Amino acid sequence: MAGKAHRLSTEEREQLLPNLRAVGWNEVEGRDAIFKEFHFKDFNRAFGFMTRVALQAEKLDHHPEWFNVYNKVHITLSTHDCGGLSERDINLASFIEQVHVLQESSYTSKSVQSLPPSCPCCCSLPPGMCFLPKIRFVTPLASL
Ligand SMILES: C[C@H](O)[C@H](O)[C@H]1CNC2=NC(N)=NC(=O)C2=N1
Repeated sequence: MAGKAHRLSTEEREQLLPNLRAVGWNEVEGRDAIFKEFHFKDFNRAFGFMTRVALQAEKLDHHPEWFNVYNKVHITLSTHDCGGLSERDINLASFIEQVHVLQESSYTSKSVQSLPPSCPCCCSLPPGMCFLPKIRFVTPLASL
């Protein structure tokens, strides 16, 4: 991972956290971290999701703290190197959202292509869903 991680400033938090809250990420009480609980149809889908996230986490050298039981995946993101939330957590959360949207939409009749025209960056998310101010990873999900 290039550069040293720094804890997000108040301004950065004001800019970035509302977008994360809007898609279900919440700040953890008593710790500078964010948390989200994902529910899947079954274990296969939960573990497929975790595998996709794990491969990218390893590439980024930034790893989630997580818990899985059957179809539930709980994820906590924080940067140990700086003792709190950094841009690395925002990037990983954004990637996790992309995996979730793309994986789950692939199981419904509503394919990703039929969603509204996507964000102009590389992420293919519907407008307003992308909260990466600077795109750090450009790996197309299809190549994972
Ligand atoms: C040595 C290695 O680069 C570091 O320990 C990386 C690995 N993965 C990491 N993951 C997380 N969540 N925070 C870190 O600070 C971190 N640091």
